[in-house]
Amino acid sequence: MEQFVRKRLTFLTSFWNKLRPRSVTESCSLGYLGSDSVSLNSEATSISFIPKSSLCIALYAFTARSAEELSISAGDKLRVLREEGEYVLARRLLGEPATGYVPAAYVANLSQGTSAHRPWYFSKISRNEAEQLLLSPPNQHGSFLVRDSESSKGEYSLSVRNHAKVSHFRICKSPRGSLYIQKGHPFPTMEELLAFYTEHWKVIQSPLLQPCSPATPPERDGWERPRWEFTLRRKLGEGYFGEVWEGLWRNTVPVAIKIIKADMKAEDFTKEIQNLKRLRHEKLIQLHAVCSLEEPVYIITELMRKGNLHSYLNSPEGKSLGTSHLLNIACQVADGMRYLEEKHIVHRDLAARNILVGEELTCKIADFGLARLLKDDIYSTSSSTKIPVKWTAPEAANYRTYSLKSDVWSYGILLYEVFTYGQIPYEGMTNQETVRQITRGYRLPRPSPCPPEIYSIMLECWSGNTEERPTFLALREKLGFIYRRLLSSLS
Ligand SMILES: Nc1ncnc2c1ncn2[C@@H]1O[C@H](COP(=O)(O)OP(=O)(O)OP(=O)(O)O)[C@@H](O)[C@H]1O
Repeated sequence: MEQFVRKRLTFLTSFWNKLRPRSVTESCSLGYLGSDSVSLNSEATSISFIPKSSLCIALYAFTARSAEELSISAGDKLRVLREEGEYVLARRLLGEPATGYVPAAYVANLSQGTSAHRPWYFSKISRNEAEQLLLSPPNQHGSFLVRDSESSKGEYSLSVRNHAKVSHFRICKSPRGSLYIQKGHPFPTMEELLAFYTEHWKVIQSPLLQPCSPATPPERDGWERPRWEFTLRRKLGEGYFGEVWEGLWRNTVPVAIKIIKADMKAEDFTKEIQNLKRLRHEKLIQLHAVCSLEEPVYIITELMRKGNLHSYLNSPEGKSLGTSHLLNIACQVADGMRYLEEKHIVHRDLAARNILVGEELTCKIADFGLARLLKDDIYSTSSSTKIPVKWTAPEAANYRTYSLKSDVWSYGILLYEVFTYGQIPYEGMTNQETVRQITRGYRLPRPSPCPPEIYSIMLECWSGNTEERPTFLALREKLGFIYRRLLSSLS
């Protein structure tokens, strides 16, 4: 019988050890270890260099859901390498060596001891929460927990899953401190009470087979990385959300780090993060990682060494570009925008300042802070977000109705910026004046280095009738054709 209980009901080992101590080495083994466990004693000799505080024991089994996670069995000994929110990065100490993330609630520090011996004790959960937990996977028939009674302070309740329902039993405390479910049948400790009802489960018509597993936190976000992996080297610029720095990931990979200002509203910059997470195209700036568990939040993207297109066009290197280079830039941006068009995403802030330039004139679209998924081809907003009026289509500036066609208008202005090497559009005009003139039919004049063919594309983008504006797909094709023709005429 003792062997049976020791082997099958491992959660009661500490109780059995108290009742019938084993040999010295065995008595050092941890309460909640199965028969295949190794004593801490024998481990201490081989891994004594491991600081005790980072040694943990798995309280429950956990099955990895991604390559980043680590599958563990209850009783596994682990070394916790670091904590990351609801997860810990842990290395298994015995068996096949492996490292990965496991939910923090699934492990207990060995130096704290007690929770490792009482994995069935869930102190602060309500009756409803206990039911929900016991009825959800990985819990099954026979899972049980002991919780603090909601109605009688200082007393407990035993909740047991019996197939598809949960039964609750009040565990009362006598004035002398003993515990009982049935009057006249007291036990000095909870362990002894549980051992009795485990063996005589028919009395409560509910078998106690295994302690309840806690809820599994949502799958770890693969983008989240610890802050210490990043070092800041040089400030590159500053925007609405905060400073942007050139930095290094793990002292090797160059990255750009946007440090979100402390007074920023989370809902504003999380939109940018969400947009970056779901968008992937070679002409869109690529998100590498985020550090969002503590402030300041870091958004880490690929580093574009030549900064934003507006400044680049104004630099000596930018000023030396010829028409074919300018056309090449226009084609790259149209290609990135074609991808957003395909995904029904409106950028809302397309401008040269939001295009980043890398080596060999690589251009990528950035700044997805205002980007939105279009539900009915039009995104309407009443929010008073500062509008970049000179880049904004009249229907968006006047009525806040954004669509891919309003992005096409902005693209026309971006073409103007490119072919003027970064001139401010409508120079000398105020925002108000610009809107007034546009409404009356005024359009920017053709910049002198701009071929008439390109200027007529600009005018199409600025059509007052949104339907008459081209799509990004058409723009990419038209500009690509002109670019290829120009290249072949030069060769
Ligand atoms: N990935 C990057 N690589 C290189 N430089 C960058 C990168 N991201 C941003 N920068 C530089 O930092 C500047 C500030 O960027 P940020 O995106 O914060 O603001 P912005 O687009 O200029 O303005 P806002 O956030 O107000 O729209 C950019 O203009 C650019 O020069």
